[in-house]
Amino acid sequence: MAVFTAVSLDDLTQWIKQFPLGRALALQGISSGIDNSNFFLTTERGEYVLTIFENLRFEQLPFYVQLMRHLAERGIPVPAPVPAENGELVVTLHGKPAIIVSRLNGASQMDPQPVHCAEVGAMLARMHLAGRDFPLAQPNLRGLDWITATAPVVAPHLHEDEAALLRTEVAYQAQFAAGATYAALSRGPVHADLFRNNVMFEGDKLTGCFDFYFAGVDTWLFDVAVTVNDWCVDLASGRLDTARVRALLDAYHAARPFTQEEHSAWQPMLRAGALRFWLSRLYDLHIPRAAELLTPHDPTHFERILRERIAVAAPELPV
Ligand SMILES: Nc1ncnc2c1ncn2[C@@H]1O[C@H](COP(=O)(O)OP(=O)(O)O)[C@@H](O)[C@H]1O
Ligand SMILES: N[C@@H](CCOP(=O)(O)O)C(=O)O
Repeated sequence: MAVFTAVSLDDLTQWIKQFPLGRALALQGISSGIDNSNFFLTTERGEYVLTIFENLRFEQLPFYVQLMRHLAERGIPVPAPVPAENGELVVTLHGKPAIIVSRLNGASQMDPQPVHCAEVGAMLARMHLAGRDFPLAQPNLRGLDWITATAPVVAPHLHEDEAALLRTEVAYQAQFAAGATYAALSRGPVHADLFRNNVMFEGDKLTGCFDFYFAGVDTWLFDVAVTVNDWCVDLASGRLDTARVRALLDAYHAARPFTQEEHSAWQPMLRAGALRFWLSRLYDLHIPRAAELLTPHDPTHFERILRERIAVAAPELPV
């Protein structure tokens, strides 16, 4: 279970009093996350999620937490942070930053069909538009700077063909990011990790998305690429499923039309999205952190996707 910091109901008896939530009635560790310690928390007021941040520093948190509040206030279905009585959204628990957010209804859709991809595409476009007037700025902390710094740390653990692919792709992305097409892409706050496991559905209707702790300011197209690489992929081969891609992109485009520069940048961005998650998975596998129990995600999945995006032209963006 990926609970890095153990918390008991007793620990919350006094602590919870700083929130207008009544008494804490039940607390259950959540096993599926890989970055933070998460708990389902039942209080006298309802159902919430308690997150203890293991890697993010206190001063980095306002961006994520204020972004969730900003988006929730604009009707995007994301967890709303619960302020403490003193107005603070982030408080200390066991010496680490912690937050309570509303619990979303529904369940992940791990076998998405075009109808689900359309819901995700429409919501992503609305989220990008709703973030335009968000006043805080923080770069994507898993962006090119992180990739460039992390690739040499991971490379010694790889077979030569993998290390060569990593080197070549980092160089390709650095060159692309230095060009005029990249500079012209629309930017703003992006989720940057909108995978199947971070979106809730009730039936075919999307009820919300969560896990904003990789969010940052980056190109909107990068966010679309990350999302397509997960929602529209054939898991066995890494190939894109055209029907799902079309559904997601058309729904996005209907709410926020793609620009000419985005058409040119689409394939490089799909590669960038694959590289980012291949590298983070390699890092988690080869340079693991202490946890009570942690199952790293499989890096070869994204290596396959990256090789596929290099070799095969993706369906084009809608015009
Ligand atoms: N606001 C929420 N509402 C409902 N479930 C949530 C919420 N936040 C997190 N979860 C549950 O907790 C799990 C882990 O959360 P996640 O944010 O993905 O963790 P991590 O940041 O550690 O990767 C999710 O898969 C989901 O089941
Ligand atoms: N989505 C990433 C890892 C981040 O985990 P999450 O549980 O916070 O989404 C991956 O699949 O590598």
